[in-house]
Amino acid sequence: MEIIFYHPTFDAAWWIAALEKQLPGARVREWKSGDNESADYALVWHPPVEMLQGRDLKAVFALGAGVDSILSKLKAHPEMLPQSIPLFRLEDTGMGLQMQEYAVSQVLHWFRRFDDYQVLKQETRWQPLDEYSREEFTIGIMGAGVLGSKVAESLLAWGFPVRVWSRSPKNWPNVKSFAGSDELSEFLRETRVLINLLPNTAETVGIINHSLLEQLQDHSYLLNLARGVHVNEDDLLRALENGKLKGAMLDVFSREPLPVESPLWRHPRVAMTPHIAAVTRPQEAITYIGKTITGLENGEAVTGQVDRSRGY
Ligand SMILES: NC(=O)C1=CN([C@@H]2O[C@H](COP(=O)(O)OP(=O)(O)OC[C@H]3O[C@@H](n4cnc5c(N)ncnc54)[C@H](OP(=O)(O)O)[C@@H]3O)[C@@H](O)[C@H]2O)C=CC1
Ligand SMILES: O=CC(=O)O
Repeated sequence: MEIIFYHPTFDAAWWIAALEKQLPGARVREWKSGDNESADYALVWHPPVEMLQGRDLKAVFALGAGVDSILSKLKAHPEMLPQSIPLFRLEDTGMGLQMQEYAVSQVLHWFRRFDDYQVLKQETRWQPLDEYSREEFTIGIMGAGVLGSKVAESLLAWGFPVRVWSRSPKNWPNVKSFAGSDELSEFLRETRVLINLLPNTAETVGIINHSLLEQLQDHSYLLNLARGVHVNEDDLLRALENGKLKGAMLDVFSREPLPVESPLWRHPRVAMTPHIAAVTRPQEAITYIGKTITGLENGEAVTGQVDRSRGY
């Protein structure tokens, strides 16, 4: 079995050795421009069109959870990956726990008013503030998939009221489920902390805009863990100014790296990280890919295939 590997920043030598250990008998090579030799599987992140097009692959594996960069390239170059070749993505493989850590720590930061205490500290003021109650701290998670469900589980364990919004309804204990555009307003109405874990698709681009933010509770918070294109950044700044949003924590941006001239860098109530909310954990990813390739070779049912018609 021949496997080609391409990632713009990962240590290819390490991945090749680990994959060959996971799949004894497989020959793995780093793909380089001009390599047209045959291959059965491709493992990729932001792949050049030339790497994939014209190949008779059994499957392609994205080395991350989101496949938006591959699908958007496919729009311009449909020949890159015919429909007959299945595309897989990483399902959790250690990202769920990272998202839980990120979301729980930030929600607790807001809930315990550490943002307000930081301001008081800068003013050298010793002043206990009123506590927030969990009842007024409803968490609304947009996207109830692999990662959204993990985040919901962890915030429930901390005693917060949790609601989710997705395409199809969920029947999860103690979680209010809302589905589709008809139920979005109802989902937003009681949401105090909005957490975004949607995929980037034609339906979700720009979804967190003025009209959506206006439907949240006053003095709400936004935690964007999914993609920058989901948020209209001008509308976000406006919501911070008009009091609709008290704070925002952003891991992803419409342009990355975020340009130095962006006002988000300097806004006192915006915190940010450089797209590290959940990174690919190499060994977990290799275990999943190895198991899935073995399953495909044996004709068994596998999970993680992207539905290209839905875009995720
Ligand atoms: N910042 C970071 O470091 C990282 C960011 N991500 C981002 O997180 C995203 C989510 O990952 P993951 O949980 O694995 O994805 P999933 O595909 O498992 O879940 C997607 C969820 O979004 C819902 N959804 C999709 N389209 C719509 C829509 N139009 N309206 C309402 N709901 C919709 C789906 O609904 P349904 O359940 O009905 O299908 C599903 O619940 C990734 O696509 C990626 O962009 C991922 C990893 C790291
Ligand atoms: O943003 C990262 C991913 O895995 O998707």
